[in-house]
Amino acid sequence: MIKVGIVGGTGYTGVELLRLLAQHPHVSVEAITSRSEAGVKVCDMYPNLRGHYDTLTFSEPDAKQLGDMDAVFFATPHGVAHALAGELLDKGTRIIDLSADFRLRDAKVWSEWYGQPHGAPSLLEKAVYGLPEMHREKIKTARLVAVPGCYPTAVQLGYLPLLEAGLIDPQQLIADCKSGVTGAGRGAKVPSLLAEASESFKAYGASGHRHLPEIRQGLGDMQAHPVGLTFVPHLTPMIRGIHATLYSQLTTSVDDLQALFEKRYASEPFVDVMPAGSHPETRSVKGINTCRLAVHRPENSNTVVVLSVIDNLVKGASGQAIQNLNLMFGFEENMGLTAPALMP
Ligand SMILES: NC(=O)C1=CN([C@@H]2O[C@H](COP(=O)(O)OP(=O)(O)OC[C@H]3O[C@@H](n4cnc5c(N)ncnc54)[C@H](OP(=O)(O)O)[C@@H]3O)[C@@H](O)[C@H]2O)C=CC1
Ligand SMILES: CC(=O)N[C@@H](CCC(=O)OP(=O)(O)O)C(=O)O
Repeated sequence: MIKVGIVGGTGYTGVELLRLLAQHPHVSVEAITSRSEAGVKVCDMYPNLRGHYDTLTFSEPDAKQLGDMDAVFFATPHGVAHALAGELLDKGTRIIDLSADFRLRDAKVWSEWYGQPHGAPSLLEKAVYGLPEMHREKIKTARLVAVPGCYPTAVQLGYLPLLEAGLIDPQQLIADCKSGVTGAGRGAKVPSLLAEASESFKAYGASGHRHLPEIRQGLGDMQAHPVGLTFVPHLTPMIRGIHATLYSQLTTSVDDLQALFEKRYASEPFVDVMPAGSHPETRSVKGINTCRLAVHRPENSNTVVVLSVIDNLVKGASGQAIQNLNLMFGFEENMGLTAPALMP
């Protein structure tokens, strides 16, 4: 049994970590922080967890307590992990950060997009980008993992087979993505109100979103060249889920894209390549750590359209974080992550 802590336990990704870890046979959650709810029992705030964490209580973040853990998840806004990571790593605690604090390799690029100086640039060389489908071996020995963002996960898994095989023009990538409202977190914000977000649909961040440099970095790593990417996120009136429609242009003749995708992901526990002609639905991944993909080539043209769906709170955040923990501690990669999706 390992002891874990969660910093930022009242947010959507924090409570999703608790829900998933309740099924994990080798993890005991021993510390969970919230500054606003310190002293409140977890199951009083989240009755869905009654019977699972009956004595666990939110407490103020305390480096001493967190430093006694084998691993700490950060489910906090950006900047928080910067402040605590060094001290915890020095105590031997492994860190799995769900925020963007350690995702970009270049501290200067990070501060341009996040509008503040990077708080821990000396730790960047230690950080491993936690996309297991690309970096599994490095994750196994990592002490600091940066869990990919939700849009970056859906986009990178969709383009990975095509870019690795060098089949598409890396300068002409278009990612048209939609997210449910939990992607914006639990904090009160006007655009997340029922009357604002329901029965309506809008793009945002079209001229530049924080996930753009992260996605560019990841796609560039797949074929060792910078990519040209247009990324437009949209807010859609659903609670969970991301749907990415990914366009690219073939530069070489290919017989069977379906076979390429099936082969690339044959041994991946959390990527499901659907049968040819499929249109994956976000509800088919609700609550689970799977990314479902379908690949299309409209009218046999040179255009490839990949459809990629994930649950933003699971494969897009907390589930992927646990997948990383499993790899870091030598557990079965799917431990705690095997339940099927909710339907409807
Ligand atoms: N929502 C999603 O779909 C995804 C989110 N992420 C990332 O995961 C992280 C968490 O997201 P989410 O759960 O949505 O966020 P929320 O806004 O829902 O929750 C944030 C949590 O962090 C705590 N917190 C806030 N400020 C601080 C601070 N200065 N020090 C310590 N704790 C703090 C809050 O509790 P309190 O203020 O009481 O301490 C709260 O528990 C973010 O970085 C987000 O970008 C990544 C992928 C997907
Ligand atoms: C709908 C919505 O607002 N989504 C968020 C997704 C960002 C997120 O979840 O944060 P990470 O960078 O840590 O992945 C956004 O666009 O900012």
